[in-house]
Amino acid sequence: MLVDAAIHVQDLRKTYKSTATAGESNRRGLGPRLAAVDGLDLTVLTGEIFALLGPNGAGKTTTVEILEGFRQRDAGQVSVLGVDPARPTAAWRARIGVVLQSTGEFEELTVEEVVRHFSGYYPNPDDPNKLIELVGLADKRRARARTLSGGQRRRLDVALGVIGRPELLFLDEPTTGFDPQARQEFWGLIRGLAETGTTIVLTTHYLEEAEALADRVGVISAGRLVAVDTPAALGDRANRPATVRWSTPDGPRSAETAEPTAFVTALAAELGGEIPRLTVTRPTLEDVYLEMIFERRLEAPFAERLSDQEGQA
Ligand SMILES: Nc1ncnc2c1ncn2[C@@H]1O[C@H](COP(=O)(O)OP(=O)(O)OP(=O)(O)O)[C@@H](O)[C@H]1O
Repeated sequence: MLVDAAIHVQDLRKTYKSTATAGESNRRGLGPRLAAVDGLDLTVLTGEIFALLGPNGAGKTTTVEILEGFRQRDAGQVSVLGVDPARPTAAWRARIGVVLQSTGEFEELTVEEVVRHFSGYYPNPDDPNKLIELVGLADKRRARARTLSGGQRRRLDVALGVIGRPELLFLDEPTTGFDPQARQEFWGLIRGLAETGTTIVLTTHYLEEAEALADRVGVISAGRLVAVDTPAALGDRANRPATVRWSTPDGPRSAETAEPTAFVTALAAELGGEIPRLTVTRPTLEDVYLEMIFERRLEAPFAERLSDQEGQA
């Protein structure tokens, strides 16, 4: 196992009872099963921010819940902070932070009361007052949880996820529903946590969030990790042809080129100076991600994930 790996996963597998067929044997837990995680390999290094991307139903939540010790796997090797999460101990749990979607359990308590309450669960908690300030809720300290806005609520969720000073933090779609400014602020908060040495695993559907935050991104498709790289290099993005666009009196023009500098220099010489409305772009993270997912869908249709084993859900 890698010494500096916070998470190491090999050939992880998890199936569920398939709802695609509704026969009697399936109602009894027999019959076809859906391979939600289908031979997944993953390494997350200590101290990095790792973003898991993938379409709906790809297996991200199942994987993350197995890593968190909330779900049992069928097969494969898993080590999280050196421990098998299938056999979690209280000491191990205290080293891990999970930012869950709000439970709505503490609606009548104030922000300060909720954070203090959660600090009691950990052997070496952070200072609640300091943390409330860090997540930007200082002026909401005495507000009841039910009165917080969606973004403020998410900040409280993060405070609860990190009050035990976790070495490893799991964030599930942390900024869903945020306005652009709140999202930027929240990213600052996450970067700040990473700077203190916390390893962070986040799942997100926002490609710009992965680009802004992640040291590396992993793409899950049909229960497997199909690509892992830095956001800048994913899908050989940095070496893809650039698209040059400009305007002419006859309308917009564009060209794809592997040598945009030479192309633009030649074009400027041809036009005798300034190139009207010039832009030069490379494929975005979203472009290469969508291409990757589309190709995978063609290669591995959904039906192939049904297996015929028997067993319980
Ligand atoms: N408890 C369950 N019982 C049966 N099937 C399940 C269960 N949980 C998940 N699945 C199925 O397993 C597959 C993977 O689901 P999972 O929630 O892991 O995907 P995901 O990548 O997190 O999706 P999303 O982006 O929509 O959250 C899906 O087809 C889902 O319907």
